[in-house]
Amino acid sequence: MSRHACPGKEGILRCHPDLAGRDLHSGTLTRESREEQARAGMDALSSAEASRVARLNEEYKRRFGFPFVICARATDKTRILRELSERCQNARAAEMARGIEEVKKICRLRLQGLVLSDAPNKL
Ligand SMILES: NC(=O)N[C@H]1NC(=O)NC1=O
Repeated sequence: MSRHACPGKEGILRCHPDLAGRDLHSGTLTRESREEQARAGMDALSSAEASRVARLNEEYKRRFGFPFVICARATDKTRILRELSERCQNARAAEMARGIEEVKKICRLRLQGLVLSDAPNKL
Protein backbone atom coordinates (compact mmCIF):
# COMPACT_ATOMS: atom_id res chain seq x y z
CA MET A 1 0.00 0.00 0.00
CA SER A 2 2.77 2.43 0.88
CA ARG A 3 4.12 2.25 -2.68
CA HIS A 4 0.85 3.42 -4.28
CA ALA A 5 0.80 6.87 -5.80
CA CYS A 6 -1.61 9.30 -4.21
CA PRO A 7 -4.68 8.23 -6.24
CA GLY A 8 -4.13 4.66 -4.95
CA LYS A 9 -3.79 5.76 -1.33
CA GLU A 10 -6.78 8.07 -1.51
CA GLY A 11 -8.77 5.26 -3.10
CA ILE A 12 -7.83 2.90 -0.29
CA LEU A 13 -8.84 5.44 2.35
CA ARG A 14 -12.11 6.18 0.58
CA CYS A 15 -13.02 2.48 0.83
CA HIS A 16 -13.54 2.89 4.55
CA PRO A 17 -16.92 3.85 5.96
CA ASP A 18 -17.17 6.79 8.33
CA LEU A 19 -16.87 5.99 12.00
CA ALA A 20 -20.34 6.11 13.61
CA GLY A 21 -21.61 7.20 10.23
CA ARG A 22 -24.84 6.54 8.35
CA ASP A 23 -23.63 3.05 7.38
CA LEU A 24 -23.39 2.05 11.05
CA HIS A 25 -26.86 3.38 11.81
CA SER A 26 -28.48 2.01 8.63
CA GLY A 27 -26.98 -1.46 9.13
CA THR A 28 -25.10 -1.39 5.80
CA LEU A 29 -21.65 -1.77 7.38
CA THR A 30 -19.75 -4.99 6.78
CA ARG A 31 -19.74 -7.38 9.73
CA GLU A 32 -16.08 -6.61 10.36
CA SER A 33 -16.55 -2.85 10.39
CA ARG A 34 -19.65 -3.11 12.55
CA GLU A 35 -17.86 -5.26 15.12
CA GLU A 36 -14.77 -3.04 15.10
CA GLN A 37 -16.74 0.14 15.57
CA ALA A 38 -19.04 -1.39 18.20
CA ARG A 39 -16.08 -2.72 20.18
CA ALA A 40 -14.72 0.82 20.41
CA GLY A 41 -18.11 2.05 21.59
CA MET A 42 -18.90 3.97 18.45
CA ASP A 43 -22.39 2.46 18.39
CA ALA A 44 -23.11 3.83 21.87
CA LEU A 45 -22.43 7.53 21.54
CA SER A 46 -24.49 10.15 23.33
CA SER A 47 -26.38 12.48 21.01
CA ALA A 48 -23.82 15.20 21.72
CA GLU A 49 -20.93 12.81 20.92
CA ALA A 50 -22.67 11.59 17.75
CA SER A 51 -23.21 15.17 16.57
CA ARG A 52 -19.57 16.00 17.29
CA VAL A 53 -18.29 12.93 15.42
CA ALA A 54 -20.54 13.68 12.44
CA ARG A 55 -19.38 17.30 12.35
CA LEU A 56 -15.69 16.40 12.68
CA ASN A 57 -15.96 13.61 10.08
CA GLU A 58 -17.43 16.10 7.60
CA GLU A 59 -14.78 18.70 8.47
CA TYR A 60 -12.04 16.12 8.02
CA LYS A 61 -13.39 14.97 4.63
CA ARG A 62 -13.88 18.54 3.47
CA ARG A 63 -10.29 19.37 4.43
CA PHE A 64 -8.57 16.26 3.06
CA GLY A 65 -10.89 14.72 0.46
CA PHE A 66 -10.89 11.31 2.14
CA PRO A 67 -12.43 10.00 5.37
CA PHE A 68 -10.85 9.88 8.81
CA VAL A 69 -9.56 6.34 9.27
CA ILE A 70 -8.42 4.78 12.53
CA CYS A 71 -8.05 1.19 13.66
CA ALA A 72 -10.99 1.18 16.06
CA ARG A 73 -10.03 -2.18 17.60
CA ALA A 74 -6.75 -0.70 18.81
CA THR A 75 -8.39 2.19 20.65
CA ASP A 76 -11.57 3.37 22.32
CA LYS A 77 -14.30 5.97 21.91
CA THR A 78 -12.60 8.63 24.03
CA ARG A 79 -9.32 8.38 22.17
CA ILE A 80 -11.07 8.23 18.78
CA LEU A 81 -12.94 11.46 19.52
CA ARG A 82 -9.70 13.13 20.64
CA GLU A 83 -7.72 11.89 17.62
CA LEU A 84 -10.46 12.91 15.19
CA SER A 85 -10.35 16.44 16.56
CA GLU A 86 -6.55 16.62 16.69
CA ARG A 87 -5.87 15.03 13.31
CA CYS A 88 -8.17 17.51 11.55
CA GLN A 89 -5.37 20.05 12.14
CA ASN A 90 -2.64 17.98 10.46
CA ALA A 91 -1.18 18.45 6.98
CA ARG A 92 -2.86 16.45 4.20
CA ALA A 93 0.26 14.42 3.41
CA ALA A 94 0.66 13.50 7.06
CA GLU A 95 -2.97 12.39 7.28
CA MET A 96 -2.73 10.32 4.09
CA ALA A 97 0.28 8.51 5.54
CA ARG A 98 -1.36 8.06 8.94
CA GLY A 99 -4.59 6.81 7.36
CA ILE A 100 -2.68 4.18 5.38
CA GLU A 101 -0.90 3.06 8.58
CA GLU A 102 -4.29 2.71 10.28
CA VAL A 103 -5.60 0.68 7.33
CA LYS A 104 -2.59 -1.63 7.68
CA LYS A 105 -3.44 -2.14 11.38
CA ILE A 106 -7.08 -2.90 10.48
CA CYS A 107 -6.00 -5.41 7.81
CA ARG A 108 -3.46 -7.05 10.12
CA LEU A 109 -6.02 -7.55 12.90
CA ARG A 110 -8.63 -8.83 10.45
CA LEU A 111 -6.18 -11.34 8.99
CA GLN A 112 -5.10 -12.45 12.45
CA GLY A 113 -8.75 -12.95 13.32
CA LEU A 114 -9.25 -15.09 10.21
CA VAL A 115 -6.13 -17.21 10.76
CA LEU A 116 -6.72 -17.70 14.50
CA SER A 117 -10.45 -18.28 14.19
CA ASP A 118 -11.71 -21.85 14.17
CA ALA A 119 -13.79 -21.20 11.06
CA PRO A 120 -13.98 -24.46 9.08
CA ASN A 121 -12.97 -22.97 5.74
CA LYS A 122 -10.60 -20.22 6.81
CA LEU A 123 -9.51 -18.81 3.46
N1 LIG B 1 -13.36 5.28 9.23
C1 LIG B 1 -12.80 4.17 9.82
O1 LIG B 1 -11.78 4.26 10.45
N2 LIG B 1 -13.45 2.99 9.62
C2 LIG B 1 -12.84 1.73 9.98
N3 LIG B 1 -12.02 1.67 11.17
C3 LIG B 1 -12.20 0.43 11.73
O2 LIG B 1 -11.54 -0.05 12.65
N4 LIG B 1 -13.26 -0.20 11.16
C4 LIG B 1 -13.81 0.63 10.22
O3 LIG B 1 -14.90 0.52 9.64
